[in-house]
Amino acid sequence: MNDDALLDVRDLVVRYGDVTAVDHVSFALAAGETLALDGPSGCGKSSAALAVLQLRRPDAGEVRFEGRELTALTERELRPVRPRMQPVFQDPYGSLSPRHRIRDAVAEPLKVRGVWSATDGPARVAELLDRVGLDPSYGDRRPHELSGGQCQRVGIARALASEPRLLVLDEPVSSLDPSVRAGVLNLLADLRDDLGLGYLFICHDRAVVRHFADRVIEMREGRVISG
Ligand SMILES: Nc1ncnc2c1ncn2[C@@H]1O[C@H](COP(=O)(O)OP(=O)(O)OP(=O)(O)O)[C@@H](O)[C@H]1O
Repeated sequence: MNDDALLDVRDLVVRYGDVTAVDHVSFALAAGETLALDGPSGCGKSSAALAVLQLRRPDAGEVRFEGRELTALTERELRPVRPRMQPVFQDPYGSLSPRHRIRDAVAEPLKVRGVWSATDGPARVAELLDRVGLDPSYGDRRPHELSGGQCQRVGIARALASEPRLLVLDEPVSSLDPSVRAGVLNLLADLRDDLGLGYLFICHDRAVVRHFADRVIEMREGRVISG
């Protein structure tokens, strides 16, 4: 085990019936570092990400986050840990309720953590929108009134509202127009550097991976083949 790591994954296994999607995968990630998981469709990248987040409990292996082994924890014990490891998924609209205004979407994680107050809450939401490059007036809008890139920024603001240490970014720019990808990647790079976040970055675009990641792990058929 690497005691300095923000995240230390050992011999992770995820099975769906007879399919072994993740087959004894190990990697470690430091605060402020971006580790990319690369490989063809179906090689197990998303399954590994979900298992790291404990959104799908792994069948074997260890996931040590901030020095705590997560796989042995109960759901109740995981509750205070979950905000500190946040996912950002590919589909920016899918993770936002179409009926709710953006300000409510960003306020929700604050309310869930019990840190919402009527006096400071709205200002915190405005600050989070500003932090991701959106004018706070966007808080009045609903997701369909935003572009894909703007929606993905809202997804990132929601993740930041939980004050995470680790972001698990599963193809965060793949569904965006090439013209807006660079802006979202630059935002993510700024946040990583300013806040010292660790990124587990899933992406199959080699050019993006080369530009954005500090290290790359290459997966094939559930196994790490290089990195
Ligand atoms: N919920 C599920 N039930 C059954 N099999 C699954 C499930 N999710 C993934 N799999 C299988 O597990 C393997 C790994 O899939 P996974 O989605 O983790 O790969 P991936 O590298 O993220 O692919 P993609 O880039 O297409 O998302 C594949 O064979 C897939 O069919």
